[in-house]
Amino acid sequence: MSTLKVGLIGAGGISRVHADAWRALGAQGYVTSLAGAAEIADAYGFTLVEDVDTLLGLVDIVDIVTPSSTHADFALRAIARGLDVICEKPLAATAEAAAAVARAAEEAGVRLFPAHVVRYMGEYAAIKAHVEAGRIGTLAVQRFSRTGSAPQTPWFFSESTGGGVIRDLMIHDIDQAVWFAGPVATVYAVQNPPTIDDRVPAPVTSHVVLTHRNGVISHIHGSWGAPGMPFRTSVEVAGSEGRLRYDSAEDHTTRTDALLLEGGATDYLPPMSPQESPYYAEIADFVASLREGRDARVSPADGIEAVAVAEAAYASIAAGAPVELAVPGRSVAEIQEAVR
Ligand SMILES: NC(=O)C1=CN([C@@H]2O[C@H](COP(=O)(O)OP(=O)(O)OC[C@H]3O[C@@H](n4cnc5c(N)ncnc54)[C@H](OP(=O)(O)O)[C@@H]3O)[C@@H](O)[C@H]2O)C=CC1
Ligand SMILES: O=C1CO[C@H](CO)[C@@H](O)[C@@H]1O
Repeated sequence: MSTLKVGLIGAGGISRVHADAWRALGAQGYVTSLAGAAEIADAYGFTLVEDVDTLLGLVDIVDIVTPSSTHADFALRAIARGLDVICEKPLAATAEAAAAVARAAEEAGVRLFPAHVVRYMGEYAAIKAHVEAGRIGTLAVQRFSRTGSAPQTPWFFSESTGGGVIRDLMIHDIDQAVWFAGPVATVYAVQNPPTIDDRVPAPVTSHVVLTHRNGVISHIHGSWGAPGMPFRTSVEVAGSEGRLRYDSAEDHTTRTDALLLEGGATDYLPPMSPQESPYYAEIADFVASLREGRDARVSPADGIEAVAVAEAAYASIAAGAPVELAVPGRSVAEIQEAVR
């Protein structure tokens, strides 16, 4: 099997985590960024490349790990060169831009993988499997929470740079809500005023309520308002015959608790063993899907729908009322049609 050549665009916090995974997969790495890529090149044995165009000429796969407003442009440039693309969430800053990227990838015959890593965290995958196996009967309502410190770089706080707590952080749980319960019908969101925490120049906390087309209701809470604290996550799904609950013990990449299943008879599922990095698992799934010519766990349509729900949440905040999701359905064709 020939050695994979992967190019990282971006050399910030998450780039190191991706670089670890690529190294573990035996890939030959290249990296470029505005200024800080030398450190990653040194630390991971990647080749430092001076600009994006040069990088695009050297690799087979592009891994986009830059501020979110730049994702679509870099993805389109890579797709135009016939390269497969993995792109950090959100796939783009708007659903329209995300759909344009998916359309371009389809037309060019290349693969596009939106990196929704939470689908590769064992606790969430286990909950989905139990729900699908009917262990809680018919799913009725779900609750997600994700709270921790505010990020370090300023672009995260501005909607104009693809940031904002909903689009950047809560999109993880928006994607889980859709993964568990299917397409969204309506979105209602509130968020605190930007002045509530003067350490962060933006609203730090939001609550989003989704109704799904099948009648399930999702409550999603997210916050950057826990200074100095690692992220904690929590999820509970309840159905006609029981409920499942998970509360992270340390951070959202570590599973040390048992998943609690309560039904007719209270039952603890076996504790989940520490797992390999979900970031490794997602990148390995993408690479295997390319090699085996199969679908990966996350599709371009999933990436578009998550962005569309986040966008609708901001529209709901502006309107002070629930809004209907402008991107119905989950097939790429259906979503693309709706955002055209
Ligand atoms: N799935 C997950 O768990 C996580 C996902 N993310 C996502 O990953 C992405 C990156 O986040 P993060 O690493 O924390 O961000 P950072 O702000 O830490 O890093 C951004 C990087 O992008 C580079 N960059 C910015 N603009 C350009 C440009 N025009 N051309 C080339 N490089 C550029 C910066 O370069 P330089 O350093 O040279 O200025 C920097 O290396 C975001 O989309 C975020 O939402 C982030 C954290 C966790
Ligand atoms: O999970 C995460 C941790 O926080 C970061 C800052 O909000 C997010 O970008 C990231 O997706």
